[in-house]
Amino acid sequence: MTTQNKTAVVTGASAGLGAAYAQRLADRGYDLVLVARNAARLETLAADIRGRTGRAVDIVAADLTDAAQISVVEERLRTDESVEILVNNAGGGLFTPLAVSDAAASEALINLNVTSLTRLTTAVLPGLTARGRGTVVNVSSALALNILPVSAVYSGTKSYVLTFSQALQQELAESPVVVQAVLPGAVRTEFWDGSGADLGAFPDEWIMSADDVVDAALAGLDAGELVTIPSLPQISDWESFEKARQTLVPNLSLKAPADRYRG
Ligand SMILES: NC(=O)C1=CN([C@@H]2O[C@H](COP(=O)(O)OP(=O)(O)OC[C@H]3O[C@@H](n4cnc5c(N)ncnc54)[C@H](OP(=O)(O)O)[C@@H]3O)[C@@H](O)[C@H]2O)C=CC1
Ligand SMILES: N[C@@H](C=O)C(=O)O
Repeated sequence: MTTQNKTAVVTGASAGLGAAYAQRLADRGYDLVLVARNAARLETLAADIRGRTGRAVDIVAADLTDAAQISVVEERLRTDESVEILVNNAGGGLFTPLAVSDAAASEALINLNVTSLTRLTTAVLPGLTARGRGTVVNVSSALALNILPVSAVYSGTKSYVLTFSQALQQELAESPVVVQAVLPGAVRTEFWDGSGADLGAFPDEWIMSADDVVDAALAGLDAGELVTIPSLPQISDWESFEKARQTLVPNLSLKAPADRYRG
């Protein structure tokens, strides 16, 4: 497909952060491809955005943990030359100690939060790099950094999203294609329903609205941030954390064990 239009593909667009991304990206002039399982909700949102902005909005009803269904989205990402932004937002949460958790539920979470994001990024990247422009936004979580006893699997998936994004940023250092990782704290969405954690138990000051998260994330993107933590007052705190990690690097692989391990 050859077109002058620019398209944003948003996964998990039927609710929460994904629906907010869809609205904001349409406001910025993007046509949309909205992906989630619930076709009726996607169509309602699409009709609202078409009516409000006049943008073209397609929906793809797909379970991203299903091999046949994700392949439809991958094909669109590979072949639609108008795609300029992929927002890998679809994700779920599970907050239970691993010892009492269900292995199949953990596997499903990893499939959604990790495998589908990896597959969709892999599908879109060759086209973006060939066209010499574009953006991949990967929605991670503050829980990639704030690691809790009940978040072994969830924090693991979101740490993956962060480090995957940071590695891609290095891979694309010479390319105009941008990869941003977004690390929201608690957001008032349906994410918490059935997650094992009660959003109602959190102080109100901890909870951001989906609109505020997305506005902050897009402002961070506009400012050239590769990692955006919407609630973090000082970006220098993230930069210090990242610098501390990098100071480890020269000593992470040496021939000799450290002195403290030698008798
Ligand atoms: N809410 C929060 O506090 C935080 C959320 N995040 C992250 O933000 C992202 C969005 O979460 P949020 O908006 O809060 O959650 P919501 O539960 O509100 O929305 C999740 C979206 O993902 C879609 N989705 C879920 N499972 C699948 C699937 N198997 N295949 C395709 N789509 C699916 C849902 O649609 P449908 O059911 O129609 O498929 C829905 O559109 C997630 O990655 C989450 O981890 C990060 C930090 C904090
Ligand atoms: N980021 C949120 C969940 O993913 C949280 O901080 O609670």
